[in-house]
Amino acid sequence: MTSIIQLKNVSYRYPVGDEWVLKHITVDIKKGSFVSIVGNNGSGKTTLCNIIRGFIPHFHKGELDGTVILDGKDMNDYELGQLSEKIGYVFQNPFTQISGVKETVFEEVAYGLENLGVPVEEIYPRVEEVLTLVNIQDLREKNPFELSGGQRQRVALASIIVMDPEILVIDEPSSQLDPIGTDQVFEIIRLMKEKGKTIILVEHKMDLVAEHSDTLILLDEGVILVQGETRKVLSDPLYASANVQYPHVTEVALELQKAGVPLEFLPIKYAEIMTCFKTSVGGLTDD
Ligand SMILES: Nc1ncnc2c1ncn2[C@@H]1O[C@H](COP(=O)(O)OP(=O)(O)OP(=O)(O)O)[C@@H](O)[C@H]1O
Repeated sequence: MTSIIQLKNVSYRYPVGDEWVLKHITVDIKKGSFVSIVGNNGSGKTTLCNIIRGFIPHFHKGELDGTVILDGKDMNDYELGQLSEKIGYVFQNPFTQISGVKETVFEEVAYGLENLGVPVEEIYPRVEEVLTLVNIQDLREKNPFELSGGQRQRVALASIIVMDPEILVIDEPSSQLDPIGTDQVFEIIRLMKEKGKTIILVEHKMDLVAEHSDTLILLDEGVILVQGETRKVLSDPLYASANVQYPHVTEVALELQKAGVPLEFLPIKYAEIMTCFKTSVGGLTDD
């Protein structure tokens, strides 16, 4: 698979504070992959996202060591406009994303395309398509500031998707959402992955991470403790040492294992709970 983002020995410290908040980060993100970044509070997840999307060094100064390559070209050699076409960033807080200058959801979703100078006759069908995809057609005439947190989150996602970026960086989309809203938003993210987009997600809810991502990066105090295929990372003793959550199904299986129940493999998705015990617990089958 082709690489889309490569970080080579990247370290970063903010202008305020002496600490290097990211240390010797080397990452190779493949085109079309779904990468989740996990780690405890303050481990550097948002900072890493900001480097991946070029916000650091283009906006946030500070000291950045190492090399960041986006689609074969050094991040420093991109114009800001090129970056915003290539990478869409969905903020953790949808309030941050809403422009505040548009009076309806339709206009809000169209705003980015307008700024890019896309002709009106092209903007309309693109916005219509995305409103349907994200299932917010009914909100089109509403003021974005009258919406609930979950509705705003979907508008924020729509305003990024409409730009058709190759890479989506999404910071904790579930933080404002109830379980139904979360499922809806993850369904949209899944569709984006199916369309061939590269997804980079920060998420604390490990059930969602295990269900959706093919690659996992575990950050711990600014260093990558372990990274690779999601299942391998979750099975790695280094993951266990980091005091971060497992998916619920994995936690249950690990508890049972501690109590003496042998596992055939470590389940990471709900659908695997039956098969992981199949031969070891008599009668526990899905038929
Ligand atoms: N603008 C800033 N200036 C100075 N230090 C910062 C700034 N933003 C973050 N930091 C520091 O960088 C470190 C990493 O922060 P970051 O927000 O990247 O972590 P995180 O893993 O995303 O945390 P959380 O899960 O709480 O969102 C923390 O020690 C934080 O205090």
